[in-house]
Amino acid sequence: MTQLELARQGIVSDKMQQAAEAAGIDAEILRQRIAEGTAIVCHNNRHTNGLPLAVGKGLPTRVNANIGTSKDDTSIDKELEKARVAVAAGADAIMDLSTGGPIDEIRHAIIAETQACIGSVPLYQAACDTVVKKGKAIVDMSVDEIFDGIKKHLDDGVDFITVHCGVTRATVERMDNEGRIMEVVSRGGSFTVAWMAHNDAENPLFEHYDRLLELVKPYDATLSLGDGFRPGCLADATDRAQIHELIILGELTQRAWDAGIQVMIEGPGHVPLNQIEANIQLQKRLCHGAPFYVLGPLVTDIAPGYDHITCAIGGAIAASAGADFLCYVTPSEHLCLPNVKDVHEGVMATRVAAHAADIVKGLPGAMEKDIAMSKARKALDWETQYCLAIDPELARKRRGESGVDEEHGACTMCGEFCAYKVMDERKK
Ligand SMILES: C[C@H]1O[C@@H](n2cnc3c(N)ncnc32)[C@H](O)[C@@H]1O
Ligand SMILES: Cc1ncc(COP(=O)(O)O)c(N)n1
Ligand code: MET
Ligand code: SF4
Ligand SMILES: [Zn+2]
Repeated sequence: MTQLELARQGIVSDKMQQAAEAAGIDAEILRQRIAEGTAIVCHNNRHTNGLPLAVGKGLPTRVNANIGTSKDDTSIDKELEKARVAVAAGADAIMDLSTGGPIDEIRHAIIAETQACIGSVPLYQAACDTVVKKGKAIVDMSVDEIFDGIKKHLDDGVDFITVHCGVTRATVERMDNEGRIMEVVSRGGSFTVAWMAHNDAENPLFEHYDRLLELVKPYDATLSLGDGFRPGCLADATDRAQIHELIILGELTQRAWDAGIQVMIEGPGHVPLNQIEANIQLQKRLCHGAPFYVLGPLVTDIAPGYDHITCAIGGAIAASAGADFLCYVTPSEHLCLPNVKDVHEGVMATRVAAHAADIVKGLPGAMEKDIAMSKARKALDWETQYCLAIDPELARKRRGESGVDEEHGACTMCGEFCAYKVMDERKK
């Protein structure tokens, strides 16, 4: 039985127990939410060294880091370092989005490296193999090659797979009719649209969705229903193609649930700040409360180099409105492949957003951390401040570099005119 089927029968599995303990939530409550689909316990049966991750209602806002090679940068060592840095920085999940070099080896190495939850987009490798190994074009992939590619990732223990099942003839037509500045910016979405046009066929992952469900079931992996029509710029946000795809993803969610398979929904993208809450509400309503996994959202298009910030602003709004899982964006977004430093900064920025939202969500223990920090700050207790900091190493380093390190001394911002010290004098 899958986790969803067990949960529906009232059984709290070992995985649920383990994931609930790690999340600090009651296992029975988690079970109920898994049963109703509003939470998932993300874990592939084949992922022997991996820990199950609970995502969704009542759980901490989760953070994913995307890593992986591209044609221009294929070093396994660098990707392993990114995986280490992402986890050390506090990422809950890692997606391997490799499209260059020895893709199988890289995925195996990343999976072996960490116990974190692992995601992938199997279609990327199916497309790369068709181009690089077979010397054909992406659009020449056969349907069996697409499904075999998915099976290979599941065999390796990937916990959640992005599948762009909502890219259909009808959604493409809607997009073309309305018109868009950026059209499709999703990589998997673009492969699928191009494949459909060339083969004059429906998306196989939509047409043969039952085959996909059957394939995934023995692994008990999570389907992350991809957003091929996520807006790639503010002007395209919340348009008819995006919402049409979301309606289809809602239908596919129910079909997956009927088959006993857990689901989350991928979401935008580039969205103006004042449309974010509506996007979350639409997803929650149309997908019957399935966990929402958003990329950003990025709240402006004009800040390349700072997109970890545009992402964190949107992520904080999205998660406080109910998004469950934030995919980071790094300072390299729209410019180049992220390096190790980008990965660190991306995870930290998104963790700040996630924590800010957890306070709004009323997550037990979230606000308490801020209160503890404030007390330590008022007491000029630096060691405690470092411990409580989202990035303890950075906090310690910056104060250290300023040349003062007296245990209960002020910092160089105000020095002897430290407001906390001035207020202490009043008491004396
Ligand atoms: C959908 C998201 O995936 C990211 N993305 C795509 N490929 C990679 C990669 N190799 N490494 C890191 N991020 C990647 C994009 O930057 C986008 O934000
Ligand atoms: C939150 C989120 N959304 C989408 C994708 C897939 O990327 P793409 O759609 O570009 O293939 C992803 N990895 N994460
Ligand atoms: C396909 S990688 C580029 C993704 C793009 N920045 C987006 O908005 O989703
Ligand atoms: S410009 Fe760069 S990040 Fe954007 S879709 Fe093209 S290759 Fe990907
Ligand atoms: Zn973008």
